[in-house]
Amino acid sequence: MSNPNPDSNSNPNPNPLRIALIQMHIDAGQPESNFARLEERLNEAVAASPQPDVIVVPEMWNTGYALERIRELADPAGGRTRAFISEFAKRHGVNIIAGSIAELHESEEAQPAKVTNTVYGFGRDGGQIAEYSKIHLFKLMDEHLHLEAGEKPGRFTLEGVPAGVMICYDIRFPELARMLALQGAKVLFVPAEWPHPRLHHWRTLLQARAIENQMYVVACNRSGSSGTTHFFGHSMVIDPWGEVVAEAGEEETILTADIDLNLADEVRGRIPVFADRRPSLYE
Ligand SMILES: NC(=O)CCC(=O)C(=O)O
Repeated sequence: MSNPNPDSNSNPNPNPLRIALIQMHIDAGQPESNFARLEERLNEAVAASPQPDVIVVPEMWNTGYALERIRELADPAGGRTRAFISEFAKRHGVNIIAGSIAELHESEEAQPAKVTNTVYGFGRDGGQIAEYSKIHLFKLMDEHLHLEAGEKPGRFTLEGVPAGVMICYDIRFPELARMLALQGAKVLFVPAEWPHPRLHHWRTLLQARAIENQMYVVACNRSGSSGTTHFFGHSMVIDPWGEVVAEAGEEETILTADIDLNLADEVRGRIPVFADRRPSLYE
């Protein structure tokens, strides 16, 4: 199919960037229905006018937290996900921060095969621009029993602008966001599956990461329930002043917001936190 937005590839640095966050239900242990649901939502997102520049998807959207069966459900080398997202991104000329998935890493040395909680980013031309596996596994949801932690921070470049990605529980570790900011990130993407009753943690931590690092935080949570765990949605976009510029409710939705990446430089210029740091005293 031809690209319905042919101009999108010829304008590599739009500012502001229109972001669409796909806050969706996820069926635990049902990759087929989750792929179908995501495809439907992606089609809805790109049908909007103006079309978004960047689409963001929640954490572990292919399998949910079906951790007991994660080895049989995980996507081998992320092959299916990468092909699907890359093709969609290219066809529509859109960037996609493709949430995270359970990725299976098969190798003769590592037995049993490892599974990571991994996010991929794809650019408008369908090329991969980001890959990050969750560094901090969340024991309260048994991740440490079934998943392998990542070892590398998620820095990447989006439309020529330094950006970062962290996954859900990672936002409780301010050092990681600070490191990405010190490496120049002006926007931090956070795919999540964050449940009740910790909505105040979610909001406060996201705002804190935005304020202290003077960067945009774009956080896409899932909605719906899995067994007795209820996910509250409340995906949000927070600007470098810490203002919530868009916030969803609890239901499935596509939340959109425009972000002006120059604002990060402006805020960093007005309150020069990075220049005023005294790392020799606390690092
Ligand atoms: N999926 C997660 O990492 C959940 C993190 C969470 O709920 C928290 O309170 O932290």
